[in-house]
Amino acid sequence: MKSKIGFIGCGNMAKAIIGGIVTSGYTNPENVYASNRSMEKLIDVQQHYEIHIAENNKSVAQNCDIVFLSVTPDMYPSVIDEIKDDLWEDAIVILIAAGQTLAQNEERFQRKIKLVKAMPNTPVEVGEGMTSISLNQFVTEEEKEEIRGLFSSFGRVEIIDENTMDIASAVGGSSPAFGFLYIEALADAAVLYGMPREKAYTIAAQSLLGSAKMVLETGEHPGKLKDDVCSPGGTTIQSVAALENSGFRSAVIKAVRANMEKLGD
Ligand SMILES: NC(=O)C1=CN([C@@H]2O[C@H](COP(=O)(O)OP(=O)(O)OC[C@H]3O[C@@H](n4cnc5c(N)ncnc54)[C@H](OP(=O)(O)O)[C@@H]3O)[C@@H](O)[C@H]2O)C=CC1
Ligand SMILES: O=C(O)[C@@H]1CCC=N1
Repeated sequence: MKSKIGFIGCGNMAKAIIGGIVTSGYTNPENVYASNRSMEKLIDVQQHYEIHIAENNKSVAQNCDIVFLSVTPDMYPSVIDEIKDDLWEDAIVILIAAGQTLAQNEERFQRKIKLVKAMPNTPVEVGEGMTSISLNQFVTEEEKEEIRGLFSSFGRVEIIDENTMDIASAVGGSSPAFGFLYIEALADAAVLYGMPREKAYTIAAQSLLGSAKMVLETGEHPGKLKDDVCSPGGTTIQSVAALENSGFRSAVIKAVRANMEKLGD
């Protein structure tokens, strides 16, 4: 059983995962180490979750048997070069950067390294995350279950074919931003009609949360669930017609296409 969990790069996504594993009780904060280019974010995370601030990136590699590379994709080559000789023989490295592949990074380590490609999202911080994972051939069955357990402690996990990882990044990793935009837009409309903004956020967010839960728990087609809200001659179908007229569905597909194009750069 691997026990020390490290984060190299402690920005938004690392903070969310640290929040997820500590709040869920998956691990004690004393088993979590993080390093970052600047100190400010480390101090903030330590104040929130009482984890260890590591002296530098090498120190995370030396102390941990699960190491998250939570820097931006462009930093992967230099960070891997910096830590590759410090990692434990049996360490598992988790690549969370969008667009980074297992094969590309196996090459950078220049040895048989256990790698997991993971695409989480920020809702892991509140126990409602979605993480898609693929593992390389050096990760054992037992370790695979351990990694699944780690990500399950703060949300749902899907093991997917690595060749669908980019679309999982768009639809799972980026999509919370689309959801927040939608909630903000609904709240703007509510404010336009005189509702206090805070009340509008609650009503809009809980309605979206409930809708998502219905899709996951009833197994019904989303189109059927939408139809059930549209009373004949009622108000909802007027809104649905207006959304379709504004190209809502097509706007979402375009957003995902833009994401995929960026990943293909
Ligand atoms: N945000 C999200 O929702 C998701 C992000 N990801 C992935 O997570 C990764 C991080 O993204 P995100 O958290 O949004 O980005 P952030 O910019 O918030 O975090 C990246 C962190 O890495 C630090 N950093 C940069 N270079 C180094 C280095 N050489 N050594 C140590 N630390 C360094 C930065 O420090 P400083 O700012 O102090 O310079 C920063 O705090 C990306 O690869 C992204 O693709 C994946 C899924 C979802
Ligand atoms: O914006 C990004 O590049 C990352 C990947 C998925 C979510 N955030």
